[in-house]
This record gives sequence, structure tokens and C-alpha cells, in this order.
Amino acid sequence: MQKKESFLVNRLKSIGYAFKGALYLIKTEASIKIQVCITLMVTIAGFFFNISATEWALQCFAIALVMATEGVNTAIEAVADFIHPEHHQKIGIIKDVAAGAVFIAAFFATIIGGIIYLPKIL
Ligand SMILES: Nc1ncnc2c1ncn2[C@@H]1O[C@H](COP(=O)(O)OP(=O)(O)OP(=O)(O)O)[C@@H](O)[C@H]1O
Repeated sequence: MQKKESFLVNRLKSIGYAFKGALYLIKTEASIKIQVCITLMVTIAGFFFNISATEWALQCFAIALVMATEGVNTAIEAVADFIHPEHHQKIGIIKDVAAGAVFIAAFFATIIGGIIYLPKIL
């Protein structure tokens, strides 16, 4: 009989798997690499312009939203390719909708960036 692992060991393992997934995403996805670069740039900009705590919170939220939707988009693409490797109209729609979610997050993240930085630059 298999020994039942404690709740804590299970949670730690889950964090490990999630970390592995995030690392895989950063290593394999070109768009996430670009997003990591943008994250570094806006973090430097945040310190440079000495943005407020609320602005930091909004910036972190925008970054997290874009990266999280990108991760979900990648997972959906992988599932779609796995279950139906051939070309299919429905797969196309599924992938387009998933990509659309990333676009929406990125669009509003850009607006947040504009609201924070444009008044400081102009
Ligand atoms: N199996 C398929 N059947 C129908 N259309 C597809 C299929 N695979 C891809 N497409 C179309 O091509 C587009 C790009 O798909 P792809 O899987 O190459 O994603 P991508 O945007 O290049 O992914 P990445 O996030 O890795 O850059 C999809 O949004 C969809 O419109």
C-alpha cells in the first residue's frame, strides 16, 4: 500500500510542479521572454521615477495578468495540438480566442503603463 503524504509535502510538491511549469514557459516561449524583458524595463523605470505604492501595485498586477494569460494561452495551445494535431477550424478558433485573451491583458497593461509613466515623461 502507498504511504499517504502529508498535506504540507503535497502542497510543497505542487509548488515545485508549478515552478517547473513557469520555468518551462520562460525557457520555451518567445513572447514570455519579451514580457520578462518588458518587466525588467518597467521595474527599472519604477525605481527611476520613484512611483507610488499604488502605481507599483497596478504595475505588478498588469505584469501578472499578462504573464498568467500567456501561460494559460500556451497551455491551451499545447492541449489543442495534443488532442488534434491536424488542421481544424475549431482548433483555430480555440487558439485565436486564447491569444485574444493575452491581447486584451496586454492592451490594458499598456494603458496602465501609459497612465503611470506618460505624466512623468511629458
Ligand atoms: N491545428 C490548427 N487548426 C486550425 N488553425 C490553426 C491550427 N494551429 C494553428 N492555427 C492558427 O494559427 C494561429 C497560430 O497558431 P500557433 O499554434 O502557431 O500559435 P502562435 O500564436 O504561433 O503561438 P505562440 O504563442 O507560441 O507564438 C492560431 O491562432 C490559429 O488561428
